[in-house]
Amino acid sequence: MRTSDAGRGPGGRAHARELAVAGAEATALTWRSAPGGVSGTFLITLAEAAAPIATAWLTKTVVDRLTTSPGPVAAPAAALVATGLAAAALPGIGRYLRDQTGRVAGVRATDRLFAATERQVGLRRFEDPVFLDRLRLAQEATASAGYLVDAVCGTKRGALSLIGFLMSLLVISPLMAVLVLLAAVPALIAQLLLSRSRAAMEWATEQTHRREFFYSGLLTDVEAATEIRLFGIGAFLRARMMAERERGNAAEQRMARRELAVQGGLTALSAAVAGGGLWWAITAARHGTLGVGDVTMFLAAVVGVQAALDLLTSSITIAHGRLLTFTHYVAVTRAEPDLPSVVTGDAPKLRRGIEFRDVWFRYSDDHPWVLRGVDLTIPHGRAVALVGLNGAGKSTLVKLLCRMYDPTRGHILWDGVDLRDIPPSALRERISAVFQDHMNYDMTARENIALGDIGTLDRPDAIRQAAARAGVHDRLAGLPRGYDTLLTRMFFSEADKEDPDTGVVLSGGQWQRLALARAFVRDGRDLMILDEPSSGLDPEAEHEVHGQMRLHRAGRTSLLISHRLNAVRETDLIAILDGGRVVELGTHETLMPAGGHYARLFRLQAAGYQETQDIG
Ligand SMILES: Nc1ncnc2c1ncn2[C@@H]1O[C@H](COP(=O)(O)OP(=O)(O)OP(=O)(O)O)[C@@H](O)[C@H]1O
Repeated sequence: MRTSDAGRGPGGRAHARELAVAGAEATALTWRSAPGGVSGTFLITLAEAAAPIATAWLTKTVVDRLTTSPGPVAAPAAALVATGLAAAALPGIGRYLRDQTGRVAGVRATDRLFAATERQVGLRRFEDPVFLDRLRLAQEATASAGYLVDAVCGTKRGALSLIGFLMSLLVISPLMAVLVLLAAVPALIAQLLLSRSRAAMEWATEQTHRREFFYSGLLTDVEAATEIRLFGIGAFLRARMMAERERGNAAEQRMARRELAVQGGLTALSAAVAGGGLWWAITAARHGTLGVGDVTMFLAAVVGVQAALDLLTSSITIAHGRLLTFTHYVAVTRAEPDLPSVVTGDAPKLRRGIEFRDVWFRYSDDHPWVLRGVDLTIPHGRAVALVGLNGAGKSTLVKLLCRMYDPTRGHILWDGVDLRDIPPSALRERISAVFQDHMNYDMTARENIALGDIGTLDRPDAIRQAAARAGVHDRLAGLPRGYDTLLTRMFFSEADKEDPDTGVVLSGGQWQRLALARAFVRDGRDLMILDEPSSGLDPEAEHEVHGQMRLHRAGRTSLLISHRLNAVRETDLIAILDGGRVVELGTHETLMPAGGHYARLFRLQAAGYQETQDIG
């Protein structure tokens, strides 16, 4: 599903227009972040470019006055010393300014990038591998955004030095000036082509790198460690990781060989020009056509031109490479939101209910239909349960209800208003949820709960109450630092490592209770979604938590998804999802005698318990 590479040429190559836009954006970003740093850097660059040319001319003057045209040398010698001092000090100051500018611009770029990803209110972009590749490259680009100034300054310095020395050469030998210039043009073109190929190669190997990171992440992930060890699949995963690395390396090596061949040729060309020039200058001096000062000037000019060319080509290459990476930043920050959304307005308070009206959904055109015309009403103030086999589409329906995606066809109405006409943030404000794949945050217990409603971070009572409802208060209160205990051992220094007070690890069921508490702390919302809220709990905890949930949802609107039909039977309305549609709807009392899917599933589950009882 590669959907977001529109506007890219074959191999993901950027067009000139994209580069121009990226250049303009990077310049504007850097300028707005650090106008003083940018101005200072430009001035220092000018001075740095002028220094070697001034040195060459001053040296020629001193040498001439000492040999062929005697005259006072104190002033040019003093100027030479001053220029030398400036030339020594300028690079350090320039580097400091460039680094500072780079850091400030990097902060701004990072903030803008993450703000832009937040504008993607649904999930589609995060399931699009092209978008994910771009996001990773865009993150890299934030680090180098400000340093584009560095490369631009290098280009400017190289160009100014080149012009300065070429003019100097022109005075001594127009032919040599032209020759040196002609040698520069192919070097520049070759470097630019190389930089383009490198960017295309990096784009092409992005997937390889992502797979390699995936395997290396697995091999170092504490949650994966148990299975990896038990199944003995470490070597297998390592082999896969290494295969991806080798694939990436092979592409890198091919590129490096091309660079070596081209750069070798270019170096030979510049050595030939420098050697030829040297030969000519010595011969001319022997015949008296050039003075000693002219020869020193000539030598300085040839070396200076070569150095300027090197700087120019490498700076252009770096600038080009950074611009190419920055095109991904521009693409991500300017990406259209994945869901067309109204931005202002409120979700109406739920008074009547939520209605799924002939809702069809598939994850993309390439995927099969998951929902095929769902009609379902969740009446206000009622507890509705959704039952279905694995893969029936229950969690998908919940995601549509939270507007992580829009239905492919049909409508979901919130008190009669289409979800598409409600800003997603306003809709989500009205919903609380425990998701099947809930998060475990490597933060404190308090933060883990308060993330459900960030306003409760400083309201210990609200946190405690939610934890108590989820049956986890005693456990959290008994932790070494109570609710302020970190629920991870990830962030410890070597010194704290042995201290059990610094962080604890919870069990799966305890984490699930925390997720419940996170949903409970979001009190007073119009709708509570509970997607498999008790799958990891022991029977006693499950009983207790279901009792709490029953209390919590009394008179409130809720949607419960559970394979535990014992919990489902107590809800006001049970909907059975099968084949992408609601095939049965009723209460436990009406569905059981109907003898359909629900009755069959319920009897199957009850029979399991019955057998166990018989054995006991
Ligand atoms: N992000 C996704 N992209 C593509 N297909 C998906 C995605 N998420 C789910 N599916 C597919 O949609 C179908 C329904 O999945 P869903 O998770 O909604 O089922 P479920 O009823 O909640 O199942 P379970 O009881 O196992 O939790 C499955 O066939 C699944 O493979």
